[in-house]
Formats: sequence, structure tokens, C-alpha cells
Amino acid sequence: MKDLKLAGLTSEKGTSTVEVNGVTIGGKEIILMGGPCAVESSIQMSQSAETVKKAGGKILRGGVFKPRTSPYSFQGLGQEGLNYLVQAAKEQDLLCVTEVIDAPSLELVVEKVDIIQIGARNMQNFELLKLAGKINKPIILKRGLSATIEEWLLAAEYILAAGNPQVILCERGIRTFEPSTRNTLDLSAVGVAKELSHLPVIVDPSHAAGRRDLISSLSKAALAVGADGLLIEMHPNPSVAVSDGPQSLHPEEFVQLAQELGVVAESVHRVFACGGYVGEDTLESLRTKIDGIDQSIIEQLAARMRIVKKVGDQKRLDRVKDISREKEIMQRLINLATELQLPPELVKKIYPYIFEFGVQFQIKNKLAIDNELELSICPIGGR
Ligand SMILES: O=C(O)C(=O)C[C@]1(C(=O)O)C=C[C@@H](O)C=C1
Repeated sequence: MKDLKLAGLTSEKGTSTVEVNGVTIGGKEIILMGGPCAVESSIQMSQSAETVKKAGGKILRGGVFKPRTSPYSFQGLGQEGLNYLVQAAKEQDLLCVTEVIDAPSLELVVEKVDIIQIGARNMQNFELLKLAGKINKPIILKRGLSATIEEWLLAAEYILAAGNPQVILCERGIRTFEPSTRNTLDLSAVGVAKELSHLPVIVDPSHAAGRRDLISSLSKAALAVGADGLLIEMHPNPSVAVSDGPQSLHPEEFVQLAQELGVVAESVHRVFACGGYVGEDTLESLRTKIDGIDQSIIEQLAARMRIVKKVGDQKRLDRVKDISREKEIMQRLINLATELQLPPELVKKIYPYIFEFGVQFQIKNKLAIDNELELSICPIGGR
């Protein structure tokens, strides 16, 4: 697909993950996010956070700026709601996500929440996308109500092109001729987006269905088609919710669903750590966990190597190896390993290889640059 210069999937880059304060989105683990549509009160958020935690969720959601279809509908509690959201997440050691609708709301929330959401209605608000590209926080980008997959990915490209690599795509249902559900959950979009892009993809079954009775099955289907996470609306008392009550799960339904997700996750070689299911440490589930950890080790090593390359660009060829820096790193990591009850010998064995490959990489890179320079100054067959 044309113009997906940064969002497009290439064989060298492979799929990417978004790491945020200890949570990896797009890795082996399925990430559950839940909470009410709108933040209404401190107690509502505390109860929601408690349920998300109990279900094994990692991220608390709650809208404080609500782009509503009608100007007379509740528009959100703004700053006051933000405090309730952040406080409730903190109480349960969860991360939090909220939607922004314009530059002022982005500025208000950016330092307070862990993830920022750009909603379906703003998916093609290009100025907002560019602003989101300038910040250092992951962005959940929902698919627009009537957006094609190409338009959705190009919207992500705006954020990436402006400098923010941390984009998570979210399929939330599209408008079709079918009136039985609020929108039509386009589950095939998960596979298509993953075929075209390296970005993680999550699913919001709540806005798609608009009805709580379908949320459980749609969530499981989403995992089966490869979603990396779920964003589900849940309210301590949906019958009094100021918005989206009919599609919000009751707390016990949310926990019940979470208990059932582990089996589905495992069937597609993923893991979901809900209180109920992970208790069973089967060989398969333990190996799946190891696979997830191995994947992030290699991803982190690749990221380290990219930085080592940049460091090399700043050094002279005869000063690439820096023994005192290596000793300093080694000592720090030996202390850390001891603290984490990992044999320090492991660090002592592995790190010399990491340094050595880094040094060789830097030297090769410098020599290649010198060669190119020489060729451009004195082209073969030139003078
Ligand atoms: O810090 C540097 O100078 C680097 O080049 C990075 C690095 C490393 O891998 O951490 C690599 C080689 C040096 O010998 C020391 C450290």
C-alpha cells in the first residue's frame, strides 16, 4: 500500500511492540483494558479499577473529554475526571488511558496518563495526529466510523511521520447497513491491518456492538483473529451510567469474561493472565510465557544495537572500545542480577559478547562510511 513508509510491514523490521511502563502491547501477552465510557466520580473509578485489576487487566480506561454525537449529551468532567482516573489507576497499580479531542485536551492529559487515545471521530483530524506525533506517549488510534483500512493506516502514518513511533491501532466497528448492532465489528480488519502494518492492533467490541450481550463472544473472536488486546467498557452500575450503559459490562461479567480469555489466548499461542486461568501452569502455557520473554529480549537487544550504532557514529575509529564504560555497565548489571537473584555469572558471560558485537558493529559501520566517502570523492573509473 502506497505511502506506508513507516507504518508498513517490512521483512527486516517485523512486527513491533509498544512498551509502556512495564506493559508490552503487541507481544505474546494479550493486554486487557477496561473501564467506563465516561469518568463520573471518584468512587465509580475506584470500583472500576478494582474490577480491572481483579480481571487481570493492565490498563484502566475512562473518558474525560467526550466527543458526543449530540451537543446536549454529557461532554465529560475534564480535569476533575482526569484526577479521578489517574488516582484510581494508581491505587490498583494499573496504567491509564483517556481520549483527547484537540490540542488543549492533549496538553492537559499528556503528562498525567500513560496512553492517549484518539477516537474514531478524530481519526482524520490531521492537525491532532501531527500533535500526537510530537509527544512521547503511546497513542491508541481508533479506526474512524467509515474509514477504510488504508485511511486508518495512513492516519497512523501521520503520527509516525511526526516522530512518535508508539502507535496502537484499534478496530472499533464500522458503519454498515446493518442496524442490529451499533456498528459492525470488522474482525477481518485485524488480519488485514497486521498483514499491511507492523503496528499492534487491539479491538474495542463495546463500541462495535453497542450491546453487552455480544461483548463476550466478540472479545474471544477478536483474540482468535490475532488482536493484541481488548478495550472493553465496564461500569460498576451500567443502569446509571451517563453514557454507553447498554454496552457496558457489569463488573462480574467483566471478570467472568477475563477468566474465559486465557483458553482462547492459549489456542492462538498467546497468553492472558487472568486470576482464574493462569493458576494452571501447564507445560504449554509456561513455554508460551518463555517465548514471550525471549521475543522481548531479542527486541531489546536489537534496540540496544541501534543505539550502539549511533554512539559509534560519534567516535573515532581508534577509540571505539571503551573499557572503563564496559566495566561500569558490568558492575551495575552484576549488582542488579544479584538483587534479582539471577546468577551474576550469567551477566559476566553474556555481556562481553554483547560489547564485542557492538564494537565490531561500530567498526564495520565506520569502515563502510569511510569507503562510501572515498568512493564519492574518487569514483572508480573517475580520474
Ligand atoms: O558507550 C559506548 O561508548 C559504546 O560504544 C557502547 C558500548 C556498549 O555496548 O554499551 C560498546 C562498546 C564500548 O566498548 C562500550 C560500550
